[in-house]
Amino acid sequence: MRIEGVELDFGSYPALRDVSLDIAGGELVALLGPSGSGKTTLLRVIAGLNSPHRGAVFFDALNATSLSVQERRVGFVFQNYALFKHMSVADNVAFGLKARPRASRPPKREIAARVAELLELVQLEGLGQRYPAQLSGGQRQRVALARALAIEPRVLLLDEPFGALDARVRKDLRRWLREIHKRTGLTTVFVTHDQDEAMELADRVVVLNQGRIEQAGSPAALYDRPASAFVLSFVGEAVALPVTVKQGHVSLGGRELHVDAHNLRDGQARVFFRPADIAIAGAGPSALEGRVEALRRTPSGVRATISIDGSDQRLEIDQALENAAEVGAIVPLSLSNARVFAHGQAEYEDAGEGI
Ligand SMILES: Nc1ncnc2c1ncn2[C@@H]1O[C@H](COP(=O)(O)OP(=O)(O)OP(=O)(O)O)[C@@H](O)[C@H]1O
Repeated sequence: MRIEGVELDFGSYPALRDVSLDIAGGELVALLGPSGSGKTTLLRVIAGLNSPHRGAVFFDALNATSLSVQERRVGFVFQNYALFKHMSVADNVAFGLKARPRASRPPKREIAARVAELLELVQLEGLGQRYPAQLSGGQRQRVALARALAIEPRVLLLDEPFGALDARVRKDLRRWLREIHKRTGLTTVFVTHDQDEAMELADRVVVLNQGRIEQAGSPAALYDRPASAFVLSFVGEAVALPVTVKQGHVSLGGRELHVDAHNLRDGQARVFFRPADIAIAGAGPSALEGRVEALRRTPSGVRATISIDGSDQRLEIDQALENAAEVGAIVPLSLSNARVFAHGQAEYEDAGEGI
């Protein structure tokens, strides 16, 4: 599947801006981003529920941009995708097949066999004669998935399918969805704002921000090589400290940090790192210093609150019990895997900024 230069405005509000994405056959892709970033809109464009103002959607060589939902043969499941209340589970699952025009409708026997097969796949065998009201939330979503699969869709689209369920059921369903994906081999795109869900499930994660793709990559690539300050701060906790860049040299409060900044212009920037990537250093040269402001015992050691010299940031760093520094001590700090991004680049607002 290929999405090419898709733009979509709601009135004057651009919900999708120049979105292009290739999805390989059989891939399991997550659309991840904060509320309002355009995830659902992009999914609806793929389904044919929204028409883009510019750009195109291809299924292999087929330009599907002007095809209807039915013609596209997509299966979708939404967060609260209401099942037909007055229909049994089996009839719900069979719906897409029974609704086909006579010429392409499978015979009754075949439909019944397919329904039984699907109920087994979603582990609801024997529950075909129940009604939706007699099922749990998780079971209902599994029926919705079986219904989406019944039409043998080209792609499966899931919009926060487990969003309304409690944490434990969600976890079980995630594992189960991965299993179903393995068994069916269907190209699957799912929307989530939960980064753990995206990282745990997907082969590839597409990070959206304000209608644009910030980065599309494997979970490892997003963690290890974030393309922007936004991605870094959205997929995991990050600390940001203001720095100055001059001729490729980065300094924090007058001390030089050994961080790559060759592609940055002179001026203000920010250095980002994960909380686990700063430590109290042993002997030897160190770029950063901090002052121990407070100490607190933890089950396995001591957690020190450190104010970083040259910034007004405070961080918590865990230390081993036997070599914990004292309150008031000035300690050298070592920093690894730090990345510098230009000031003013969008950053995820809720990101951790120290303590
Ligand atoms: N039918 C509509 N009319 C007007 N604006 C809309 C419509 N649907 C979505 N929008 C706007 O488009 C933007 C993208 O919405 P979308 O639902 O795609 O975001 P999302 O990333 O799925 O968010 P969430 O996680 O909250 O569901 C939002 O600012 C939203 O307010």
